[in-house]
Amino acid sequence: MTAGLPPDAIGGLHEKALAQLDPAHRDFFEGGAGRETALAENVRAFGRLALLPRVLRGAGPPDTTVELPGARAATPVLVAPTAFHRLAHPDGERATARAAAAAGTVLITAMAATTAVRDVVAAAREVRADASVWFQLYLQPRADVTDALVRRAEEAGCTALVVTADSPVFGRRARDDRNGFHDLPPGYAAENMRDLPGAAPGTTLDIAMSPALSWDDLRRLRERTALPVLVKGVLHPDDARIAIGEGVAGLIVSNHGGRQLDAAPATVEALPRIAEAVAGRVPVLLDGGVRSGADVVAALALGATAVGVGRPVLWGLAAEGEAGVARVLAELAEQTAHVLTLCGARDCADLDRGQVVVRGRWGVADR
Ligand SMILES: Cc1cc2nc3c(=O)[nH]c(=O)nc-3n(C[C@H](O)[C@H](O)[C@H](O)COP(=O)(O)O)c2cc1C
Ligand SMILES: O=C(O)C(=O)c1ccccc1
Repeated sequence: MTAGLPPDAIGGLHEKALAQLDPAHRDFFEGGAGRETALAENVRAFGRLALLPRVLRGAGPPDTTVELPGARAATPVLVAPTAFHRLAHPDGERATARAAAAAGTVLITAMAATTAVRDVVAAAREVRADASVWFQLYLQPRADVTDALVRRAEEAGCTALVVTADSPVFGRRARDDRNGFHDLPPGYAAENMRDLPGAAPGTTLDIAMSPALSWDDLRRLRERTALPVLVKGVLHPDDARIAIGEGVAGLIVSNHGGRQLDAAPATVEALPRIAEAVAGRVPVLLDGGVRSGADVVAALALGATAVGVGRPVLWGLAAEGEAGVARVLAELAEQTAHVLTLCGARDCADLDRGQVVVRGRWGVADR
């Protein structure tokens, strides 16, 4: 932090969260895979970008709403799926859901949530009757388990499914290994995993990851649900093309917040090529390293329809519960509207790739 300047709202909540969290839980939330290169690069890559504003466009105040599969959001900043919210705050996912609903944005609730999806959706709908919650899913090697989870998400009222595809195995996370943190402590459970086929009544099944999963499994899922299906964790343009051929409703460019393949690139660096391959056929979302309105606008200009934030939401939750998440989301939404205005944009789509330049590399030498 720069000496003499007060911390910004998100930075202040980050510091407060770090001071309050149990050290092993803090490391679980903060950490990444391997040498944490992808984790750091997600943030650094945004820092290397600058925005070229357009002037005198008569744009007026920007309309920040975005249309998404199964949702309309008041801001292009969504809540990315993260596990175990009750380790951050006793109110857990209910608090996150209420804050996301109040902000008019989409919560992608995790399969590894510590609150059952029906309770998460109910909490969001208490605040806003038309709140949108999407369900993040790891396709399970047992198809009957996947089917039961999908039925739960549908019955709860989720309006889309997000299949996380970047986890054929769990990433290697040195901090968790050092802390021996590999399971939820007693008293907490992955509530969505309770009473599934193959589990004894009342017990929870472990979330399985499998390198044997293929596009065939995704096709099978699509045949069994009417919900739109987005694929999360796409970084290769060829996978974006295949996904579209499979009929997905959207893509999320993500490296899992640097928690899976540490050699993965920063997500904002992967975005332009994905956007080019997709060519507007489905919405492209991005998560990883988004920490400011300028980051959001850079991603929108490079072809994203919206972005997700993971850790900043956990900082707000750990520091101040529902009010903290609300502060993080309000701050990012306000900053985004402000930067859009400064850039002369009418709305989130009124930006183009030429408005993003790489610091130190743009200018005379490029001509
Ligand atoms: C503590 C933590 C838990 C996460 N759990 C999940 C998960 O269960 N499913 C999933 O698809 N992604 C998970 N993610 C990845 C996020 O959805 C998202 O890709 C990432 O956090 C975005 O990066 P950011 O934290 O820099 O915003 C998790 C991330 C964190 C930090
Ligand atoms: O930690 C994660 O990134 C994650 O995706 C996860 C998945 C299953 C259980 C716990 C965490």
